[in-house]
Amino acid sequence: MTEASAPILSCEDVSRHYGSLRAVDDVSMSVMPGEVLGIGGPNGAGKTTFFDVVTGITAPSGGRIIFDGHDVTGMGADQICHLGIARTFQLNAAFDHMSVEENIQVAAQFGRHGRRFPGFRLGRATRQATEEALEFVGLGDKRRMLARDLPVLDRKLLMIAGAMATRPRMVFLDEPVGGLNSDEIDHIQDLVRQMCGRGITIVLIEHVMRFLLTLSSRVLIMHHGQLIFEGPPEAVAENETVVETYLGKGVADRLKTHFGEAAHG
Ligand SMILES: Nc1ncnc2c1ncn2[C@@H]1O[C@H](COP(=O)(O)OP(=O)(O)OP(=O)(O)O)[C@@H](O)[C@H]1O
Repeated sequence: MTEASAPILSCEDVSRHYGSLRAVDDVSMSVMPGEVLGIGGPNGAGKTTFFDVVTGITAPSGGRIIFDGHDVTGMGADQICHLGIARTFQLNAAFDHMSVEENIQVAAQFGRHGRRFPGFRLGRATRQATEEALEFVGLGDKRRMLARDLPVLDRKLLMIAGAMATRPRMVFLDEPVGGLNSDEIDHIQDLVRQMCGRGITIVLIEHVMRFLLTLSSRVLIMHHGQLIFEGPPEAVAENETVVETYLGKGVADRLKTHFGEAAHG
């Protein structure tokens, strides 16, 4: 019998309070290497705050976060990135006045194993990581465009390229397909699959349920800072609490039909 591998990420009783608001309220969860873990839940449920705490954007009010054997609780985003966690943001996060290529170079230069202080020259490793990330997302032809001039899909791709340029072991994607049309959603879905194929563990937040449930091997639903559901994607629409607090009956019925059709070929 083979031994089950250890989680790549474990969160124990993690919380983040803003005054009396428990934005994240004692969340315990773990992620296994190679998983795609999807997180859903109503607006204001605490999903992004949870990402912020794990990726070092904001410090937790309590709890412990272990990544790959390192206690990363309260570490800064730069240190956490150096250990191998990268992320994208719900709203576009880029240096708007810099080109696509320069944005990715920054990620490659300061990301995993990257330097902490600016240098005068970009090393070979930085240039190579930049080229690979540009090619991965298909933004090579737009490398000289300023980030601020990119349309919405390309801005999402730029954030993914930046994350990939840090050579991550784990990537957190915050609403990677929000605002995209159906073909664009398929494109991002394909990229996430390719990231998995490269051995990267994924945690993603998304309101677009088709995307979330198709990609995820396991789903968590948050509400009022707490986990109200954990299970396989096909069980989400069957859960009464999730249907009542988040999906509504119409969406749940459509999802059940979708999974029913998928199961029957
Ligand atoms: N910096 C902050 N200061 C005060 N309150 C905050 C701050 N950041 C988030 N909150 C509050 O914490 C709660 C959780 O917000 P969060 O953005 O994590 O929710 P979410 O589940 O990601 O929502 P959405 O799906 O709309 O993105 C909300 O009530 C929000 O107003």
